[in-house]
Amino acid sequence: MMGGTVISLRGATKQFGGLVAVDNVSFEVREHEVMGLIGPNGSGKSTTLNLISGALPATDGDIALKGQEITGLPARDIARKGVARTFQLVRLLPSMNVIENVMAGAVFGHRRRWGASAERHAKQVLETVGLADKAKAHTSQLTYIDTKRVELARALAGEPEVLLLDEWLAGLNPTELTEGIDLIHRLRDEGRTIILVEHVMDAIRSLCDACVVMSSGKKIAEGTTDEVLSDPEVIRAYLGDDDA
Ligand SMILES: Nc1ncnc2c1ncn2[C@@H]1O[C@H](COP(=O)(O)OP(=O)(O)OP(=O)(O)O)[C@@H](O)[C@H]1O
Repeated sequence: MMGGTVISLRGATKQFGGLVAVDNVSFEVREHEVMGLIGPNGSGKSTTLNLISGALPATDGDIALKGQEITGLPARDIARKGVARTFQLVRLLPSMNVIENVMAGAVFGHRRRWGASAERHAKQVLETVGLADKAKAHTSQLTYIDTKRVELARALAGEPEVLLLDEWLAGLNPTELTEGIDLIHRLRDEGRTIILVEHVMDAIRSLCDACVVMSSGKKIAEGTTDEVLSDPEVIRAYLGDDDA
């Protein structure tokens, strides 16, 4: 069951010099919803996530978390308020082992935890992502999918209201992809609110309640996943991308 609005964008815009990477984009994400943010390469999906997480300041427009304006706040304040993310290129703290990386997420996340409480919680989250046996491993010893699991665990450790996943499934082999989709499915079943930037269509079909489609910075479609993926304009945008 969907709840109230958790994230809303109104006219969100980001310019890089003369390029309008995100052009007057508005949409809402409701509690317990998994929203797919999809579109061809360079259409502005990651930039949109960066505006929501505060990694980049918006040029114009408003972004709100549960009705509270977060536009222009520094990323750490937005994280505190309950927005956690993973990055397209995994970013772990190389001097720390697996559980320390995850504890960092608990300490700096939405629900602050310290010391033994952070460690207990980090262990639980490592169970969730299937890494309990690698808690003490150094991050340089991990396989690629395990580094992705650590990053996801770190985001979850802060008990965010909203989880932003930026191509979390990219670069996985077919077996890992199945594992990865199952893992996000479990998060979905827990009722988490997720915005998923993803190119893997099977994942979008099986995970997303709704999708927003971007092309050249603009929102060109939104609706249920089935509606959106059968929309001729959406299909055209993707085919155009393949031709380019
Ligand atoms: N920091 C930046 N400075 C200048 N231009 C940027 C910056 N970040 C992104 N862009 C440009 O903004 C546009 C949108 O990029 P963005 O990464 O948001 O697209 P995307 O839809 O996430 O693409 P992909 O699926 O390839 O990751 C692109 O033209 C990109 O080159």
